[in-house]
Amino acid sequence: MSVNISAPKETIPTFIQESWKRCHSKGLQPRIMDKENMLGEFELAEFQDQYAELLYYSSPILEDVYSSIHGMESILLLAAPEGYIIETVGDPSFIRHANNVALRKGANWLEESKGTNAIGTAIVEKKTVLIHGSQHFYQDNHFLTCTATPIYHPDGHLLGVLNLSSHQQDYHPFSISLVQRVADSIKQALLLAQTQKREKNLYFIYDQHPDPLFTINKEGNVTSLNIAASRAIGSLEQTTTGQPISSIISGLDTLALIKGLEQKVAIKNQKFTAQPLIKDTQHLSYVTLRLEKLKQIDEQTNRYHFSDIISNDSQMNQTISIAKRAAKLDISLLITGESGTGKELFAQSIHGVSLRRDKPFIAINCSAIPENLLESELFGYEKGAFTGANSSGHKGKFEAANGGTLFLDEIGDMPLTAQATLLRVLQERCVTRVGGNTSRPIDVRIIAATNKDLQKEIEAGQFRADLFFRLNGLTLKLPKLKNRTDLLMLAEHVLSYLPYRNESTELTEDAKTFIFEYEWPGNFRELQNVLGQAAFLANQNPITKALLVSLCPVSSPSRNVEETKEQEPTSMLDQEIQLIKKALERTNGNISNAAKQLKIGRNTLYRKMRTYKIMR
Ligand SMILES: Nc1ncnc2c1ncn2[C@@H]1O[C@H](COP(=O)(O)OP(=O)(O)OP(=O)(O)O)[C@@H](O)[C@H]1O
Repeated sequence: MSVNISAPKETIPTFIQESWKRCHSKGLQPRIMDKENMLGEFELAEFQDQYAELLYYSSPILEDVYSSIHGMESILLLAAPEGYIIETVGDPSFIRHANNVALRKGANWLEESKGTNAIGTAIVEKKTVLIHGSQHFYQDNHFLTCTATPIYHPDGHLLGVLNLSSHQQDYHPFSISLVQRVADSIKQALLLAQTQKREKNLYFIYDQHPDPLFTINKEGNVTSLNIAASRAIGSLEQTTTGQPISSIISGLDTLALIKGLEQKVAIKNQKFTAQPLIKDTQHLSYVTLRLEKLKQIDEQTNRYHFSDIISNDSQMNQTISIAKRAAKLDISLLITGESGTGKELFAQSIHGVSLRRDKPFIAINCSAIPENLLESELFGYEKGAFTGANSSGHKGKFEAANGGTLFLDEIGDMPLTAQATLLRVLQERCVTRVGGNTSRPIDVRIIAATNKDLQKEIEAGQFRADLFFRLNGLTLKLPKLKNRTDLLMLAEHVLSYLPYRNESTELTEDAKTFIFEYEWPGNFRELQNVLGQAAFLANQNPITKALLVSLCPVSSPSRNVEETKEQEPTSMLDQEIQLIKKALERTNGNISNAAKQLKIGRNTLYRKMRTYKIMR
């Protein structure tokens, strides 16, 4: 950084002369410091709120520096870009002198208010300045020697100004490098925090995105990919980064993509639309590309195989071996189990080894389709069957699955009218499109799944008993994750497949205990999600129980016990501190989310954290 310095007693440097001229032109008079531009207590608090993030990261640095210069009769000041002093640390005896000239919190030290001075002149000059003794415009300030440096964000905006002041006879040449170094540390701390926050947010959006995402550089080589992309191409990030995208996605025209054009591509026989999602428009240094699976139902293929089912649990192993045997028989199957226990995984695996494995596997989630559209989705419709219908008609899932397997997920949520039609189709082995009268023969194996107790639904009149018997050639019951004896092995397995895992990504003992104790209402899917986030947030450190607790959305008995053990707050202040700590714990230190939960502004939260010395 360039510096405007004048060794004391030298002739008056030009930048000081320029500053004096500015002061004169604004009508300031050296003997009369009449502009007391000072914030009131309340205004100062508001101002500090506005710069809470700057204060949060600079306060510990200032305290630290002060501990090594204390006793040197000086004061360190941090001013906001508007020139108001928002933080001070210094020797009490010098602070008293500084107070006499309003060198204290709340005072404005722009040149307009205080004439030529280090803070104000550094803002004008945009560089480090040293203003010594009588170089100050106002006579009252001649006893001071001050060095100030502006702190700039890389995007060019001014973050604040750091200033060191002492008696002019105590001037020391080290003040310039000291101020610059401290300012640099503050800038680095702020930028690091902002980058981490941005990366964390970006990462979550990126990695948790359900569609495959690849980021490529302008040479067309992969720089990163998300979990869905890893799964789609069947290889890990480490082996893919650096490779040309065109060698991974056949048919992809990289140049067209960079220009923003969509195109159809294929990976392992699956067809996708490739679209540029985000790009660095300024430098064209990267493009993030999203692959959206083509929706045509007859192009769906099954993805999972029995080898994808991880198990070391005797009940699960038994179910797997029954499923393998049942796969060869062409009977209907009913798979029951809570959400996320692997019902679809089983259905696809069964299809993959069945006699129908070369034919389509078509899945439909009966609860995800509006009641009035379910029949047309399943059985198709003729042209003009209803308002909004495709003018050329549409074949339904049954026809699309012809020869193969139709997976009816969440069958327990199927409306009774659709149940009646489904039963008829299964009995007659023919399907008639909605609005049509031609009956088309179909040959489909049905695998149905539900997380409901169908017996109870039958008793409640919500499910047809005759349909239940049709579907239930054999029932496969999948255990809840919590009841599985191989939970820890599953957790290790999930961790081992994370693309950003390293050797330190391991579970602490209390994290393992937590995994055993937690309910896992979302079963395997929740385990994958929680561990995926935990491994990332642990940032190459072991995964602790506290981290897992903060990521599990549902309270578990183990956590409730712990919460009740916590000490009751005894004062309003304690209560506030506890609320803040809990919000930070729940949000894993995310200031925006914690502030939202607490219904206060981010800056207020920063200020409170600083006041109560609460770490993120
Ligand atoms: N034993 C297992 N081994 C490996 N992966 C599993 C296992 N069980 C479940 N999964 C994974 O968990 C996720 C959820 O599985 P799946 O979709 O088959 O569950 P589901 O019971 O059909 O859920 P839902 O009822 O919510 O549709 C998938 O990513 C699947 O690969």
